[in-house]
Amino acid sequence: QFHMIKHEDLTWGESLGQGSFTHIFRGHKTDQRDEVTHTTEVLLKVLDANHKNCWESFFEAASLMSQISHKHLLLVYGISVHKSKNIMVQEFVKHGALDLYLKKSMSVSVSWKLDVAKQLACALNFLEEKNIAHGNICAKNLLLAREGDPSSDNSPFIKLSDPGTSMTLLGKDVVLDRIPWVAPEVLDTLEIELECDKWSFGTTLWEIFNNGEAPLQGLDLIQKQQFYEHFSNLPALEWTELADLIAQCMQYQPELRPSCRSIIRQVNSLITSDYEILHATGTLPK
Ligand SMILES: N#Cc1ccc(Nc2nc(N)cc(-n3cnc(CCO)c3)n2)cc1
Repeated sequence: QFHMIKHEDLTWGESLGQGSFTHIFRGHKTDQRDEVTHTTEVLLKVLDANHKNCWESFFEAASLMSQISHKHLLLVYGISVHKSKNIMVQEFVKHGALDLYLKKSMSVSVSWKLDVAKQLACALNFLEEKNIAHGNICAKNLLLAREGDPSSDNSPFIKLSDPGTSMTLLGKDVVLDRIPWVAPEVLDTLEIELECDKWSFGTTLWEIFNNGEAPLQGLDLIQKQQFYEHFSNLPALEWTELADLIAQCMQYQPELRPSCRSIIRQVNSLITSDYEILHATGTLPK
């Protein structure tokens, strides 16, 4: 179910950092189509050689993304296996991971953030309709394809990245470190269900409206585990309706979390609410 890409068709560029057990590089892929050579800029995601045993899960995560296509899901061109290197070849998304972008540019507007939230909710709704749980929703896994700028009033455009290697293989400490993105029930079951993505949506909303600041970042793994043991909640944002939506998503009982349809409806009403106008203009309509 995967397009296999020959290693010699890949050229490697600079390292762009790392994820869980992976390294990412800028690069290019060439392919011959009826005598014409096409060169495409790509993102090369390499599974660490010392985690070779995760290669099935690494590719499983990618194949999940390549079986379905949606405008807000990252495009995976294929995989390349060369000697001990397992490589996933992804479309190169122009502005990279959203968490870094938000930390860098503190000037994005409330409507910009709500637009991103709505796009993520649509991607989740699409996955829910296919009964596919992503399992790693977070700002780091939202890629910014288009910045959108206030002047020309064109809006941002995001793509949801692959979930990466399944947490169940990554070990307990990785799962604990993903608190508060990982739903509490996952710590017991290590199973990812659709409801888990709703919890993570709430955490990601919190991140977006805190300019990419990671929640609970100062806590160690024990303190993170206690955060769930004490049924704690993230600090509420001052915008009450937004804080309510986050709280609905981050309910400890999975069955009480809202459906994606409800999430989309609530994000839409935030978009049309006065707060949005007040925040954008500093005054309420007469
Ligand atoms: N400066 C800069 C810059 C860096 C990266 C990109 N592009 C891109 N394209 C992708 N397909 C995936 C990622 N990516 C980034 N971080 C992760 C790991 C967490 O998911 C994945 N970045 C564009 C500009």
